[in-house]
Amino acid sequence: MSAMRSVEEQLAEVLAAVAPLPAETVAIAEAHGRVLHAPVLAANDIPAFDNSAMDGFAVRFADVATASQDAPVTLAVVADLPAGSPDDPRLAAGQAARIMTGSAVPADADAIVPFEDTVGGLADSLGTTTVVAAPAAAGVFVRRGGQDARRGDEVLAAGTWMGPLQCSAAAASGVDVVVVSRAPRVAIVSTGSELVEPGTPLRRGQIPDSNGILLAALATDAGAIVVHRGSIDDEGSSLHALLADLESVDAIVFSGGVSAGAYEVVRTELAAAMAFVRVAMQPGKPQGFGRLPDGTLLFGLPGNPVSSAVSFETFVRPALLAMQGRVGGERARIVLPASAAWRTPPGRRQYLPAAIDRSDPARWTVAPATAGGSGSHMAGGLGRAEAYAIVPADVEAVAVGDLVDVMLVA
Ligand SMILES: Nc1nc2c(c(=O)[nH]1)N[C@H]1C(S)=C(S)[C@@H](COP(=O)(O)OP(=O)(O)OC[C@H]3O[C@@H](n4cnc5c(N)ncnc54)[C@H](O)[C@@H]3O)O[C@H]1N2
Ligand code: MOO
Repeated sequence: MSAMRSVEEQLAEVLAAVAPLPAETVAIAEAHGRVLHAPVLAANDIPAFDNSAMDGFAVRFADVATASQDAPVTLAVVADLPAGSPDDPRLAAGQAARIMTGSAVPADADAIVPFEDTVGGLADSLGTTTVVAAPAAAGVFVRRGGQDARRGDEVLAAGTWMGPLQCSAAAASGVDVVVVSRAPRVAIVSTGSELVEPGTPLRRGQIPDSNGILLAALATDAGAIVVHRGSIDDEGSSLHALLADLESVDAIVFSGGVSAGAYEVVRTELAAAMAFVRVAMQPGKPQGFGRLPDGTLLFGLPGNPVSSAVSFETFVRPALLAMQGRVGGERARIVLPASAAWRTPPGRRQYLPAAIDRSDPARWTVAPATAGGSGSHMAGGLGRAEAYAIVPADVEAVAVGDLVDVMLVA
């Protein structure tokens, strides 16, 4: 039997086959979850203009530089500036404008006095206001236009994933559309004559198709559009009928039918397009990967539920991110002490579904998500996992207190 491939070798083969997807323009309100194909350049300054950081009075600093409880300074309030006001009232010496947070600061003012530093509140302040504490310096509580970004500055780089914070930054910079990579179109195909839709009463031998749900959700989280999800039996005719039906997909993710059994439909029917190899990982040893003549990527993931989940993380997710040109999308990794002991398979890197105990914020610990074993069939225990503990191939056991690499996936 041929030697096992390393995870890195298999991933390199997958990534070498990935072609970047073309760009498309979407409205900023539709950009959440997409990856920027082109940088976002600010269409306006942020802040857009000099504006007040406080509710209070726009003043000429020189007028109030010596104000104190013992030497209060009374100013004439000659204008009122609610947020959104386009006014720029002239202020002569001894004059102030009442101003609200976010309102444009008059050109003649160079400091803001919060109303707490005046006698009385805002309500009765439209005639005069008496300042009882001097601003620390000229410019205080004035938020300068362009302080955060200038029109034309790069606010977000190409390759950025548009999370809520990134979408808001683009919106604040005044753009209405962004150029993103087209979302990968993915088909999720479970194989196995034992599979039924979740919730269907099971006769002996049948199980719910949980991988379809799993892989569709993982693909969606990776930015893909799932254009098809379904299961097929182990007949080659079913697989070919499905392939003929699928239109313009970028990747097909099969689960099951890739190992050594007598009914391995993916392996037998797609032998010309895919290579089936053994990878030195547990779970996830049998892997199939290839391309259709039109470039569609074909992933053949092992059918055991934990094997499918780990294989997606290891090979499919990186490919979907690379198609979108995403920069820095790798899962976060941390090192944590183990709070339980477990055994690991010799000669294969282990990816163990794991739970993290966060009860002591200064000392998180990690343990297997499934008590009583790390079997790749533990589809229920997977629900308690929020991470994978990754143990090198040359380690045979993890002891309590050992430091373990942990990949966060939740
Ligand atoms: N003689 C050998 N047998 C097996 C080997 C081997 O090297 N020699 N490898 C084992 C390993 S490791 C794995 S992993 C599995 C991979 O098998 P397949 O990818 O061919 O998957 P199936 O045989 O179709 O199914 C395996 C297992 O997973 C369940 N399954 C399949 N699809 C789904 C689904 N959509 N939802 C939930 N569960 C699913 C299926 O019922 C089986 O229990 O092969 C080992 N065997
Ligand atoms: O590799 Mo299988 O994926 O060990 O369960």
